[in-house]
Amino acid sequence: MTSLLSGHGLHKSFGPIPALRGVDLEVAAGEVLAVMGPSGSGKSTLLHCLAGILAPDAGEVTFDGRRIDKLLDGRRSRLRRTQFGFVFQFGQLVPELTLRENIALPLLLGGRGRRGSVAAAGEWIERLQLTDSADRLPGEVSGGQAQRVALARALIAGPRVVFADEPTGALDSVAADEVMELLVTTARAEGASVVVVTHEPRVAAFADRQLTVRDGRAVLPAVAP
Ligand SMILES: Nc1ncnc2c1ncn2[C@@H]1O[C@H](COP(=O)(O)OP(=O)(O)OP(=O)(O)O)[C@@H](O)[C@H]1O
Repeated sequence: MTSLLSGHGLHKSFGPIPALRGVDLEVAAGEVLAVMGPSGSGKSTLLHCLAGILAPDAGEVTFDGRRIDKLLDGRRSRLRRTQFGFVFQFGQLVPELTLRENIALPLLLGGRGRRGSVAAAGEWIERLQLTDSADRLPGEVSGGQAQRVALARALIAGPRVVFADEPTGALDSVAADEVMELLVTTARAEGASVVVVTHEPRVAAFADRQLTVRDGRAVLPAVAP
């Protein structure tokens, strides 16, 4: 497997608490990887280290052939903005902006003009069947719709990797299946890899491969034989 993103020997502690104790993993281009494990096992910390949100205490993170764990803050945030997309448990949409504006936001922040950004958002609105709610505020729509907006926002700028941390944690199982199906199909269509953190086997079943983290260590082979 040629990996797009990899972590080797990742360690991370918060004060005396070891969250990661030597995790290795590889993610191929276009692959959907589920990171499973009990609460407190280190899943979110692993995702944050891979995505350049946290710097590991030891170990290396490589993306597209380059080490990214030692980048300075400005370059790391640029990398996150241009190469990665993020979906969190509660959408984290901007409450004062409409769904359409929320989806357009990464393009606007990236310097694209308003008209082009809103037009591109319109395409995602159709694609994710949000047409009737496009001009509503996040507080006026269901959790499933809000997560579809979060997906569109994560994908609109053409990321190479989408990081999703418990993206269905606040949804019932029907809405959760819908969001996972859309996450996997749209990411595949866009050629993006996905790293999805979940403690739900039902959610992990949408992935190509699963990795389990327990007590800060990967307990299943990270690299497929
Ligand atoms: N910012 C922080 N400060 C202090 N301790 C932290 C911090 N973030 C995580 N931890 C600790 O690190 C360990 C791993 O946490 P992490 O959130 O990565 O686990 P998780 O598997 O994602 O858990 P959950 O499924 O409950 O979200 C836990 O003991 C947690 O309390």
